[in-house]
Amino acid sequence: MATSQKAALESIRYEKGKLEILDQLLLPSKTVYIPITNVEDGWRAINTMQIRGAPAIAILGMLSLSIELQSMDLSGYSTEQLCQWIVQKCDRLLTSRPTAVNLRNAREHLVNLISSFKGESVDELKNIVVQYAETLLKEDIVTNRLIGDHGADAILSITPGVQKVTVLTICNTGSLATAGYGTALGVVRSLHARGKLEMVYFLETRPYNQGSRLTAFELLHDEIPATLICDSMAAWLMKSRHVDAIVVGADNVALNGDLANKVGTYALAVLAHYHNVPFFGAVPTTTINPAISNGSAIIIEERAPDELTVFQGIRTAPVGVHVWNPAFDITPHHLISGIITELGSFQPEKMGDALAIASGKQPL
Ligand SMILES: CSC[C@@H](O)[C@@H](O)C(=O)COP(=O)(O)O
Repeated sequence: MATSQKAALESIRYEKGKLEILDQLLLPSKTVYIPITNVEDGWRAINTMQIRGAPAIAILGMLSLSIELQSMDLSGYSTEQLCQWIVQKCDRLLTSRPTAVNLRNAREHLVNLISSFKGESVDELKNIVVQYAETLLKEDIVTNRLIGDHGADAILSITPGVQKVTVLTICNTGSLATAGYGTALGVVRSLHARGKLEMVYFLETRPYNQGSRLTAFELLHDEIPATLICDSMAAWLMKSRHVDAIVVGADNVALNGDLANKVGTYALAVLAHYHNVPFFGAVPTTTINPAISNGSAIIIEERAPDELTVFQGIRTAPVGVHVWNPAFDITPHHLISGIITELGSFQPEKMGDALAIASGKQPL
């Protein structure tokens, strides 16, 4: 199949003084970019899932802070006051969605940067924030390409002699969930670019349908051989057809490799174990949570019942039905064959090692 020459999908468009996001609530029927002018716009876009995906949430959060700062008159602020304002805005952003750790890690990083600021000018302080947010955006694509290549290597190394592999994924972990290319979907893209992908099956991903709405949109856009199945078909797919590997993204990875991802991921891992299919996580090191030793400490977001009872304005369940809508679940590390990062593939228990190597990188 010919490689697409189309422009890459962009979930976040940024230039100095201007920030827009692709409204993912309207996909796949409408492609509409909406302006983000301040932290409140960013908070709302993340909370309502106009933008989603752990890396994209962090990047948009930081860029919304940066764009607000760029438009502010800072003449009345001392550097201490501006520091306080930045921390307050970061803390506000953290209340938008609770599970993805990338935004929290970005907040920690930024607070460390501004706490060690010794200068006297508020403009210099502002520039630290602007530069940090811009670097996050730029670095994410580089990181994703590395994840894609390491992931393709890992999958091909366990399938010697297989001409083209078939993989399965869940949710949307592609350009729409990141600054571009994607994590688990980056692995798929990398396999495809090497001519090594037979087929990617992807789950519809109820209830928000990130798979059928967003991943389908991306895979069609890039002309990647892909087949949509609904979530309850995964077991039968593994039993009746062949799957070489499963690759998923994550929102929060504990130091022991327990991994929080879109609800349904745990079920996939259990099924993979039963059917002897290798199961990989694909994450930037910014998705590793240095503060928790295992997944039991990860907060699982519960979303509104109408995500289950109403689909695009049409009621699909009776009014009054009781609903439980956890947006994520936790896959225990013993079900995971490897966690692929921009630094390479790690045993799940070695997430601390990945972080130690990452912290030896040049600081942003
Ligand atoms: C590269 S995105 C990784 C995860 O954020 C993704 O798999 C996921 O679960 C997203 O959930 P969402 O609720 O759509 O934000």
